Amino acid sequence: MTTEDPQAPPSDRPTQSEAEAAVRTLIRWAGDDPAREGLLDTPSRVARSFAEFFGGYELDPVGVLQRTFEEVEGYDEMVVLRDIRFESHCEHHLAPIIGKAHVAYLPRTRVVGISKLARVVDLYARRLQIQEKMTAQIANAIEEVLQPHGVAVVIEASHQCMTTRGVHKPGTSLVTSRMLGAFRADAATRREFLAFVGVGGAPGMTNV
Ligand SMILES: Nc1nc2c(ncn2[C@@H]2O[C@H](COP(=O)(O)OP(=O)(O)OP(=O)(O)O)[C@@H](O)[C@H]2O)c(=O)[nH]1
Ligand SMILES: [Zn+2]
Repeated sequence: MTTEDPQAPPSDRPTQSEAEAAVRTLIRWAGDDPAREGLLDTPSRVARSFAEFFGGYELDPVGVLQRTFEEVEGYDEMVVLRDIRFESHCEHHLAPIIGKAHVAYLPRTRVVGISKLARVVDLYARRLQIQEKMTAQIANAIEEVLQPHGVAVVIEASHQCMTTRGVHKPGTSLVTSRMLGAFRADAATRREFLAFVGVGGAPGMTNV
């Protein structure tokens, strides 16, 4: 991942006008007329929205995380950023996934600017995702760049493909976690983190 991001956008990316034509096709598929006044600008709006929703392919997690600080007076306790709200889209239905991530690490010699932890969450959220993969990607990126004693990521999210269509179960949320290093090896460290973020090993939590 450090040298080559497997999710980098393909070189044969369609043009904006090709994307707009695809949206007109979908509007016709939905049963409406893309030539009517209210829908005339919709294809370009949707293309712009896609650029916003999926801007994470352009961003490099290594670049985001590499600004670190070493003058921390030997601080080596857990650093936890909790309740990082994110919006993503599921790769099966392109439906929104809305939730929050909790990210922690145990620094070795250096700490990272805390906004960068939120930026890494956004970077992966702004791609087509399944929650398990996004959870693992965030943890793996932090581990690889910062090389801390441990990394923990918990994500709780609601999937609109499950709440507004298909099985229609509003109020459900999926909880996933990835624990690396000390968080995986040491139950007390893991418990301390889960207590900080208020997730007490909820039933149905998926470890990835
Ligand atoms: N594990 C996992 N599954 C997800 C995620 N997002 C969506 N899904 C599920 O992906 C599955 C896709 O199943 P399919 O049977 O291929 O699709 P479908 O016919 O639209 O299924 P339904 O949603 O049950 O109507 C569904 O069960 C979704 O609930 C995710 O982040 N993680
Ligand atoms: Zn889905």
